[in-house]
Amino acid sequence: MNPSTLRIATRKSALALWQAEHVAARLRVTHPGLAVELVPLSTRGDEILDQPLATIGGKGLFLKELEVAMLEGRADLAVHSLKDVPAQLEPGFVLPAMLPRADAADAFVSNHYADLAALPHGARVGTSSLRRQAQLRALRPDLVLLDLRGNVGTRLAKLDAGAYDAIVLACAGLERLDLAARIRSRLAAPDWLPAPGQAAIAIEARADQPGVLALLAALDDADTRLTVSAERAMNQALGGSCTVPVGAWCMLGEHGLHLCGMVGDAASGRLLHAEASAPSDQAIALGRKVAAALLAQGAGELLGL
Ligand SMILES: NCc1[nH]cc(CCC(=O)O)c1CC(=O)O
Repeated sequence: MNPSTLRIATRKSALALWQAEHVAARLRVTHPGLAVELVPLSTRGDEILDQPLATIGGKGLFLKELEVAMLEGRADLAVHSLKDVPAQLEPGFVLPAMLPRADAADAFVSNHYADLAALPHGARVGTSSLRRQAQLRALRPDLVLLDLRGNVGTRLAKLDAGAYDAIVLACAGLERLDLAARIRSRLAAPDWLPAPGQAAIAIEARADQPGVLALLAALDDADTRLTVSAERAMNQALGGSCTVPVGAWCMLGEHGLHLCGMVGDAASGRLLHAEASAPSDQAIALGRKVAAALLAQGAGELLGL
């Protein structure tokens, strides 16, 4: 029997609520007559803001409370930023839909400087992402990199208060929150790589709920699933940890998939790059191939493998 109501578990940040509302609206349009409700929840990842994510347990912290709500029958699905979803899902859960991807680039945000090159020697840049730190270090070894956590609004407020000369955020998050005017320049592939899955919204649900899965599958975007599958397969083959700087960007063109991958070291700014192409039915193999090329260059040492 198909459910008549779907309850969406979501975090309470403005970005998470926007994404959950977006999915709710898409579900209502796709399935007229279906009732869709939001179940906003607080997660440990949102509550512990004074430490880098890497040291408090990683990305899974943003999912756990939402998964518990699904297991206890308080919600039918959860909406996530795919880049916050670990390469390996908890057993019993699947991602039945990935929505069309937005701009996957990062954004250079500053009140005084137009881009990275315009920053004066020794400028202070805020980001707690090891991937962003490693790429900043590689391009500009002179910068002072400072931790910066919290939701998008909090990070912008800290920039505006003068704690940083610039910060780096995802373009997708700023666009969704109507803050695209804050983007001074884009940090984009192939010179700068986003996180695996960045700018894609993923829907998570219990594998044992076929009625729910059938309703959600209607929102799946096949091209997004292909490209992010290659990125996530690469990440998983490199250990899948978020405590290491890994970047990935996969494009789908007429001739199939092309994946660029990066592993870096935040302290030294050393970056390793690899890329490869494959037919579009070989996304997972492509991800593993680029991971193998990175490991052959010595990525294992940077990753602590
Ligand atoms: N780390 C938090 C997070 N998770 C997803 C996004 C942006 C939206 C997306 O990538 O889909 C952000 C904010 C940011 O990195 O600036």
